[in-house]
Amino acid sequence: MHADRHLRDLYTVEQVRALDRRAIDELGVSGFELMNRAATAAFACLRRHWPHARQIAVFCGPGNNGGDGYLIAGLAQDAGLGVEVVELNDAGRGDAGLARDAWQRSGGITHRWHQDASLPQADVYVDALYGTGLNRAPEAAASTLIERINASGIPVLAVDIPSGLNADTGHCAGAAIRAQVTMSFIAAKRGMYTGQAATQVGSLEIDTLGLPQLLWQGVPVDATLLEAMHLGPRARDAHKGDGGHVLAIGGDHGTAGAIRLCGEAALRCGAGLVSIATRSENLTALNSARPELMAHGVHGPQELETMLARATVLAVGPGLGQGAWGHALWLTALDSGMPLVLDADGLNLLAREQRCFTLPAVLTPHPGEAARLLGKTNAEVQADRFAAARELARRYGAVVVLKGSGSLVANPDGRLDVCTWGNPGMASGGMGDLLTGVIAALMAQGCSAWDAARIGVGLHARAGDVAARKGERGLLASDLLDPLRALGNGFGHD
Ligand SMILES: NC(=O)C1=CN([C@@H]2O[C@H](COP(=O)(O)OP(=O)(O)OC[C@H]3O[C@@H](n4cnc5c(N)ncnc54)[C@H](O)[C@@H]3O)[C@@H](O)[C@H]2O)[C@@H](O)CC1
Ligand SMILES: [K+]
Repeated sequence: MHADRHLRDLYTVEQVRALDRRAIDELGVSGFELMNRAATAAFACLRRHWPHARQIAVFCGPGNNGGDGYLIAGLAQDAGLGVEVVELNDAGRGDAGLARDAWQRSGGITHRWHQDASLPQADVYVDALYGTGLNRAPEAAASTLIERINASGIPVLAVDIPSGLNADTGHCAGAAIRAQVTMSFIAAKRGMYTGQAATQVGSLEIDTLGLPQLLWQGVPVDATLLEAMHLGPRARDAHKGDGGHVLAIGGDHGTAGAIRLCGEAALRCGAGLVSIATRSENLTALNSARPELMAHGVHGPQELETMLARATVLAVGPGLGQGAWGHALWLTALDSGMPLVLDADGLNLLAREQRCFTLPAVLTPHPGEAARLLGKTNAEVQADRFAAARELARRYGAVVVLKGSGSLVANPDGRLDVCTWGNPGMASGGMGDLLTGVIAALMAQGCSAWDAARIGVGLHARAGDVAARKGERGLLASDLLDPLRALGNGFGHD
């Protein structure tokens, strides 16, 4: 449901609060009216997804998310459904209190949750425990309730965001609801698109509560969902020089496969020429597997220098190793001042010898590599992927692709795009090597580092989705090569 332009825009909780305030203060729509509209949208969503549901249970927390829940319960009761409310603790004052009072006045059934209670029977559960106000891991009682709901096997509609999922970061600090459907209000919260979100959110719908477009004007946007992109067809009179020349550097002892995948991906994404600088022992295998790759054995910087002189863009790191050979090539590549994509051991070496890039550069770390580059732990990176990606981009002066579910592409100027394509089948060896080659090929064809990283991440993820139609488990990196070629002119939403 991203038909509207502003639904591609992603917001922080603070920004969503600013939108709420604008609706209340400037448009004169009261908080309680917004809550009513939210409940109406959520109940309509429930009916759409579960038209045969006769009995529902609504789990209400202490804040306005719980307030939405009490109103949903009222709407369901009015529609003739059997409804039970399970509340965590008293709703606070304000709109949530009003909503709870209305539910109680209607004579609705309410249970107070305690550890020994059993969950009500229902066709659908509605999760209104915590929304954007979650500010820590759910406490013991809430945590047990969430785990019991998840284990019940009953489908869950999450109100605004699955309880336990942080709307800013996509991180779950403790237990979190796994929803079949999430109905979110007013704006897309950025935490619903990266990290653990994919496991929790299920199918996502957003309702703008009938608020006019002008509401979104003037409230800054934190990030954007990656959109369909088109490279367009090749010029009819193209020659191979137009496609640029990628030089891929890597493939230490035993890792020829990594540099081959990188090189092949660059070829399949339209690089005019692809050279490989690698260990001499890899040449026979590379030449017989893919004769279009121009593989050269290099012992050290001198041989690399001649290759650098002919290249447009460097792809440094797949299978490079961190030994003396890899380090010497890495240093020569970086000192050349050429545009480059840095991955794998290229990044690990950068973590050891920090520097800031002044020429177009793209870094493609997975969370572990990002952690080394930032001097943090993997868990710290995953706890706020947005902050980590932005900090890396700023610190290294490079466009950064933070890989993982919901890959982030961060620009040193603060812009950030989120890729929601891709699938868990892509969590396998060689996928990162491909991405390096894809991005390098796009830069070689004239894209800026920012465009190459965004288009490359999207292209790679879409190719993964096409390849996964035959099954996610057992998906090989090389399965993406044909789809990469097929999608090369443009890709987007199905
Ligand atoms: N006017 C508005 O701003 C609207 C808000 N709406 C709803 O309101 C929600 C936000 O409401 P609130 O800001 O009241 O926040 P929430 O209802 O998300 O939760 C806040 C409450 O939970 C407590 N809390 C937070 N984390 C906790 C934890 N880990 N363990 C135990 N308690 C915890 C807080 O102390 C507070 O009492 C939205 O997600 C949305 O569902 C909708 O009704 C639409 C309009
Ligand atoms: K919720």
